[in-house]
Amino acid sequence: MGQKQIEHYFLRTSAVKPELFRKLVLFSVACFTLMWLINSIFHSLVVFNQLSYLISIIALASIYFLSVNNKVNNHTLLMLAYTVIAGFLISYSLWSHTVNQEPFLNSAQWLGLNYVMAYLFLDVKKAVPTTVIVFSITIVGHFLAIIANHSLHNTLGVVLSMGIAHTAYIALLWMVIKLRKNNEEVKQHAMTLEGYAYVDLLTHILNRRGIDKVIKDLGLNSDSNNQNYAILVVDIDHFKQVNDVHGHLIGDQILVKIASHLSRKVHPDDILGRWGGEEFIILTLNKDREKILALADYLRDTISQLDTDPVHGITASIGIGYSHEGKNTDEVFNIADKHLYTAKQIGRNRIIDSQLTH
Ligand SMILES: Nc1nc2c(ncn2[C@@H]2O[C@H](COP(=O)(O)OP(=O)(O)OP(=O)(O)O)[C@@H](O)[C@H]2O)c(=O)[nH]1
Repeated sequence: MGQKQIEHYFLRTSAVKPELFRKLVLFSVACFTLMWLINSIFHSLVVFNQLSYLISIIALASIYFLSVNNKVNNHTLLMLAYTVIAGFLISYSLWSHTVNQEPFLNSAQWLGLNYVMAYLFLDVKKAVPTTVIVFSITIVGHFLAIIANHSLHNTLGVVLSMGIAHTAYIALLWMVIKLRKNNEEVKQHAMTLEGYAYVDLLTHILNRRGIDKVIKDLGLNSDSNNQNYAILVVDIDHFKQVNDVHGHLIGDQILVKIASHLSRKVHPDDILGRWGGEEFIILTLNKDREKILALADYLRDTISQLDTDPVHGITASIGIGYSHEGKNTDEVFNIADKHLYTAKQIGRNRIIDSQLTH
């Protein structure tokens, strides 16, 4: 993944899937209802409370139903839910500061949630402007609410400390996002490097280590494995002669050509790699012997027809080992290699397995 893709991924991916989002909305509805109940039991509910709780609960319940019915996309619903909750917290704090005489009230302590929610639930691209807007409304709103009943000196004292606290919230949350992004870049970089270690630089197919890794990942190398597979060892005939006559560069071009031919012809689920030198390996899964022989013969035949100008008459020999013939992939590979040796001994450009001996 490149830098641009990583940024795209992080700036566009919302962390909240629809299912989790609905649970969060229900949780918010429960919280608002609980606050409403507590306030009605322990405090006398003033008009603002009665209205704000009711509006928030109705709005969140509507968002929940819109989400269930898939009428509006998840990003818009997230933004709406955020607006309801942030709107409630800001207006509640502003209202408290307007009607009460205390310059700093409990309601203001919840305002930090607005920034946490923005970075948790919105895309980073939306969270950044949202926090700037929320911050501006909060600071300017509280300044106006407090100045109405207090001196400029007292108002500035409250609003400035609120501004510093909120800036700290935003800065810390931004750092968390940055760290997450850096972590992901390091991980991607390590994965790219690891990927290089498994790929043959000349032919761009798996190298020996890559083949070993895939075999291990598929659990094929264990003695207890009972998957049906076959190993084909494909070796170009008289390749030394190609190098000696035409030079290593031409030899390299032929290796690349044959590798790309094989990668086009083998099934995407099969494992193709360069075992070393002019030897390729194909590990093919869940095919009966008939199909495997047909594949091997097709590959042998089409390799001999490849345009490898200026070299003519390139052929390959193939040895095959089947999973039931050995306890593990090493044993099956040795059987395929033994059959390849026989194919070379008896004239090359042919396929040998335990039943085809000539
Ligand atoms: N151009 C090129 N040649 C390579 C590469 N790796 C191995 N070889 C050559 O492949 C040739 C293999 O030669 P041998 O093992 O004698 O096999 P062969 O000539 O193909 O003969 P048979 O396999 O018996 O048909 C050697 O000359 C190696 O130098 C490579 O990456 N590029």
